[in-house]
Amino acid sequence: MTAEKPTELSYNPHMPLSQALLLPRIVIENAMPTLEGGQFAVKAVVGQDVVVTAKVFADGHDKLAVRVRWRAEDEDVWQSAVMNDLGNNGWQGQFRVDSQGRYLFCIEAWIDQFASFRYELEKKHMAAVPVSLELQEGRIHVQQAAERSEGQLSEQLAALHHELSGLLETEQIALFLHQRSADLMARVNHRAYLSLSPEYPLDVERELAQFASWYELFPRSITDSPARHGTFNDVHSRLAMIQDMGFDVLYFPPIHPIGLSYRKGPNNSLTAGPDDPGSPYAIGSEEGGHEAIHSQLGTREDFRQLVAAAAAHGLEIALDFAIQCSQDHPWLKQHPGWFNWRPDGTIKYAENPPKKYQDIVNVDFYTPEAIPSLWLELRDIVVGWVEEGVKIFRVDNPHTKPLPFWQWLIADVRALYPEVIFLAEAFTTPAMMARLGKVGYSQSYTYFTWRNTKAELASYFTELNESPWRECYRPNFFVNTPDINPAFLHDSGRPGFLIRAVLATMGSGLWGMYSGFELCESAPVPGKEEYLDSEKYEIRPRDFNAPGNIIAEIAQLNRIRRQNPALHTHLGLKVYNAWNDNILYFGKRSFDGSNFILVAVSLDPHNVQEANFELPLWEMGLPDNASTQGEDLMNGHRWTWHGKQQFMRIDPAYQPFGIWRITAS
Ligand SMILES: O=P(O)(O)O[C@H]1O[C@H](CO)[C@@H](O[C@H]2O[C@H](CO)[C@@H](O)[C@H](O)[C@H]2O)[C@H](O)[C@H]1O
Repeated sequence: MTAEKPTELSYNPHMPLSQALLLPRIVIENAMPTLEGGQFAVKAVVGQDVVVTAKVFADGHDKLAVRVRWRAEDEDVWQSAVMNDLGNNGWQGQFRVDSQGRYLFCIEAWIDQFASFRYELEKKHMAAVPVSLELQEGRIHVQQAAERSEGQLSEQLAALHHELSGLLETEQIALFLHQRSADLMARVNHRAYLSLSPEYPLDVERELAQFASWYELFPRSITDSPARHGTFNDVHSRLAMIQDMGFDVLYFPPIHPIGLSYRKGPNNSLTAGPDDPGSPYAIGSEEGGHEAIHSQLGTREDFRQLVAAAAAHGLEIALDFAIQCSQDHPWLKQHPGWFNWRPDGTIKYAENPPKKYQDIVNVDFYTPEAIPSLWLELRDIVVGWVEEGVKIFRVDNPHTKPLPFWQWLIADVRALYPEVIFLAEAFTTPAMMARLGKVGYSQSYTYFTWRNTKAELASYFTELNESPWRECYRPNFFVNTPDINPAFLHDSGRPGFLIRAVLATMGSGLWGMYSGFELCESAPVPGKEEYLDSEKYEIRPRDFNAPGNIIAEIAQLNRIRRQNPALHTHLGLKVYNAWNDNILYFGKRSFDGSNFILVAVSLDPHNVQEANFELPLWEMGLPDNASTQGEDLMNGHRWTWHGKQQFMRIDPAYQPFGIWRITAS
């Protein structure tokens, strides 16, 4: 197919006639999904139907033909599909992406002269207006089409023309309006006033980039005693339980050697005792840096065996990629030019205000020595772990590293390994968090952890669904992290943990928890959202069968997620009316409408709450008095709902939420 000029209707007060004549007659604007006019790729996953919409129009009343075209970037041939007229100049089409990697799509439109002719003919005929001249014009259309075509098509069109010429007027009208004529003429490659939109990029990732449940643990804590450093081999004992809870991703904080200089002690103290293991984020010692494995965790072979054993349990290992160094990292001696040294011979320690990281220093990406050797080294480190079977990276503080670096690194890694997924651990401004998505991050941490009230949650869920960033920002709702012991959980008891688990599992296709959450651990450093005796600085064995846990509920929530396509993304969520400020009630509907989940969560972990609420029958095209079937997805109970107005009562002592699947009767 020829690459005609894209539609450009930019305003130019001094445009000469010669230029105006080159402008496309048909306008194609507001194409979606796109980002910054195609500067960045929007995201999709393999198997997804990508729905494309645009406003397409031209002067006059002629009929337009509009199609969406797409191809994988490494293929030459475009495929195309019809876009349908939604009215008011809106058009919609869709196509399915079936492999990972970069795709391109665009929209093409032309004036369909034969369709316009048929439309006018039918109207005039219905109004009993004489149409002899129109019929003559129609025959000319067919004749010209035959002349423009070749082979069998040309012969068939010539035969049609011949047939028309021998018919009475009423018979001609019938034949022109017959689908046979329309189909034949549609095969003619005559596209009057063809306009093409720019080509828009689309990055297709595997489904785990959009739908996954993450479980985080510190391998060194998988031990029976704080005095014994846990190992990769110990982690094998946890795999079955993590699999049974329904997780897909098993994420480890850094597994590299830990520095001794400025090592932190318990509770973030600045002095460590001789047996304190230090923060795993203080990467690098005489043993090695980011490419090395902490010797107390095991050998490289142990790591490989763990990756394989995890895979056998349906789990993928995700590693932390934290670009920072302890003062003992080999790079300080091998590549001093990668760091900013102060006049006194020291390097400033890292910070994420107000947090101070006295045990680490940052590299500088733009020193003359760092370009390009540091960039290449970091890329090689990622690729090295990919070659060990790690295809998922949680990246520490990416917003404090240059965006061009990420744009390059992610594209470079994905060129060889399109299956690699990057999670951005960026708690910063929304624009920066979205930009990380634009430059290639598959998913991101969010503000979910700090959204607690009904108003906060409703507005946050809606924003994630409706902002222009929805095309690049996939939220991963972590309910806690080693850094975040949410205030809401400090005194909420077990119901509070269930509330947050339901909001996360039902709110987004991506959610995560850090171990201890299933045991309802919440002891804070007084007055802070930090865990007391944090595992970041100590070895913390746990009894994973401790009473009062919510393991069974987490397993059921993950089961519900897998079984219901509406829950495989954060998109498609709408908040509905429940008249009680302590109850958040929302629905999620799959794109094809076949799966509709309703979720009611009481945000009060201590008291019974009640509310009148509405079943969103209008979404299903049903009248207010329709009957529908409800199914409680936690216990399998089924019932019939009569009408739109309903009542709920939520007792946190039993279960602070309800998850229902609704179907038409
Ligand atoms: O800065 P964030 O809140 O995004 O947190 C992430 O990065 C921190 C620095 O890597 C990391 O902090 C932990 O490691 C530091 C270096 O060893 C140490 O000084 C901090 O006390 C410790 O919390 C944090 O865990 C990570 O999520």
